[in-house]
Amino acid sequence: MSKPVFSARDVTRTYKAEAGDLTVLKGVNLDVMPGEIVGLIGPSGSGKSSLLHAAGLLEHPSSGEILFDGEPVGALPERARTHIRLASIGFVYQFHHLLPEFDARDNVALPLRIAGYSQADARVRAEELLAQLKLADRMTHQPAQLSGGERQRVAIARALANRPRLLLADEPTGNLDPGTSQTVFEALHDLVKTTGVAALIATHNMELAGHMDRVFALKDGHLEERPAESQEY
Ligand SMILES: Nc1ncnc2c1ncn2[C@@H]1O[C@H](COP(=O)(O)OP(=O)(O)OP(=O)(O)O)[C@@H](O)[C@H]1O
Repeated sequence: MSKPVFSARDVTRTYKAEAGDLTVLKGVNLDVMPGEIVGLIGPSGSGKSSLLHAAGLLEHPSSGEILFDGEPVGALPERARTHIRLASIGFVYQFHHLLPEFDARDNVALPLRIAGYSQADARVRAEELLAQLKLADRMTHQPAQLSGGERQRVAIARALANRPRLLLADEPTGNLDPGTSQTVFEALHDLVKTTGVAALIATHNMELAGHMDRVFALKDGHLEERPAESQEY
């Protein structure tokens, strides 16, 4: 049996504020398995991004533990956490954050160049991924020459370029119309299933959530599993 790529164990997150402390995560437990797409839903302000930031090792939970590949990472030196983040975690956001002066291929190749690939090898890998995302004829287009859905697929290719073990996405289709959202999600779904990356995706899009393997709602700081076809927060 494979083990979870990502686990949260009794994770809490409290923000200190002048108006009083705000606890948004209150004992969250979650495992995401290789090749699994887990949806995270909940109203605005319910703590979805807070959980993704903890999962991405961008922030420490206030208490509890994050495990990566079964190993607790909370006490690791910052350098080791950064290494895991760069080598093993891919991020996709609502806005694509592609570099405007680079074409699609070089945007995807960039993390590979940073990881030490030669330009030729990085481009080959970028072309392979872009082809998988049905963007073979858009390799040399700059972001401004791409549609919103195409840009978001380039952002997904970039997030997966390093072959991460965990993909974290915060409203990856939040900026797109329903038809384009569906296309982008299908591309992401196919890549998760072919690469075996574990995916945790925060979304307000209940239609997309219905296509994920498991869906959890954040409610009053707690995770509640929802039937995937449920249309309710
Ligand atoms: N750095 C911070 N300091 C204080 N409060 C914060 C901080 N970050 C987030 N919060 C608060 O924590 C709550 C949860 O925020 P979070 O961004 O995790 O919610 P979310 O579910 O992702 O919302 P959305 O769907 O709008 O993106 C919000 O009320 C927010 O205002």
